[in-house]
Amino acid sequence: MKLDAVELREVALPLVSPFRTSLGTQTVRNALLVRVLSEEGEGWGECVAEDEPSYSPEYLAGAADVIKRFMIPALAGLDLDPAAVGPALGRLRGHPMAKAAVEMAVLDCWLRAHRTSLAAHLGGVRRRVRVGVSVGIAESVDALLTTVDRHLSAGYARIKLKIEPGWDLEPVRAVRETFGDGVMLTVDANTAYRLADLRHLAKLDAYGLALVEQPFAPGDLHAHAALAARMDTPVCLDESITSAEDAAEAIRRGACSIVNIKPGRVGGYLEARRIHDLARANGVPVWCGGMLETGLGRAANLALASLPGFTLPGDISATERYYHRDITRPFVLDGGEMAVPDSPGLGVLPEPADLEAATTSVETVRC
Ligand SMILES: O=C(O)CCC(=O)N[C@@H](C(=O)O)c1ccccc1
Repeated sequence: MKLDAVELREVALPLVSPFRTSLGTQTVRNALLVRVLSEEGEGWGECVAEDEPSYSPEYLAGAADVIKRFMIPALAGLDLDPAAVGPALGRLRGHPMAKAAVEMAVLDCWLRAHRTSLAAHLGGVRRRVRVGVSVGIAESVDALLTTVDRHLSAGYARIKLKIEPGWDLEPVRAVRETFGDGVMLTVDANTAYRLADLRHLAKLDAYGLALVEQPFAPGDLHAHAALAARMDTPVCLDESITSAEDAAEAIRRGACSIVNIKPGRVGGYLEARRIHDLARANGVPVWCGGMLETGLGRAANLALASLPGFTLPGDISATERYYHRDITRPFVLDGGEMAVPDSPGLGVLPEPADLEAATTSVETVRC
């Protein structure tokens, strides 16, 4: 499959409410969409880089630049199938979210032409997946409890609470005491703590959490292993894992016993599957993380979450949790689960009117 052109489109989706994490507060999701055009048809990819390099070193404008100046020329003229994209971009260092978006678009185009769903191509075994919801840092414990109550009433299978120094033990205790032991509860620190906080974090053991996610800096496997040795609650890594090699090293060092897999963070859905396979071979459960994706990324994440090793609910919320209006049809929650798209490719396309309404810039690069 040869590329004729690649369209880079930025869209802006206002959030239904501010989303506060230890990294900052977000009120709009600006996303970079990649559309590849070939003789076989078109394919869509989504780059999950944030506006600024806060979650990881990538940022939206930089991703658009590296795709335009280096990735598209590296793929032009090649006879591509999805497995060829990674190697063709291999000499370009870093930029996993940009690489993931390009590979995702080629995957979608190729799979549509071959009448195969992404879930089938990846090896999915489920038609529906249990999903959780991420709850930001709130103005008060009361406000937090109101939000958690709403999400539990909606049927989410797991509640993830964002924590940071000064907002951790008290809100977690309040949620556990208010909603009881039956709720699957996790916390996510987004690297906000230091090794000196270890004794304090170990107190989270009192609340029966399913996992503690990424308390320390991405490169600090030692601190995560030290915490894992001190806590009964499993340690889960997110930002630390950017490849299958990272996952193997983190598991070998006892730095995690659960992995949050985000396709953008690791360079694409095919690397995500490699991490899934490696984790499964080591008896390590995985789940699919979220980056406030549009319906394109949401659909692809549901396909990934249908693989056998994805045994924990992921951050694949219903569209309404983040957006009044998306660029695709809305994804809805049904009894704590969501249906895995089973039509060719991603199984979803942007709705032209919604896409137009959200578009802030479009650029087409001829190959
Ligand atoms: O549900 C979602 O899509 C978001 C889930 C979520 O909490 N994402 C967090 C994370 O660190 O996992 C995040 C996303 C974007 C930016 C910062 C943090």
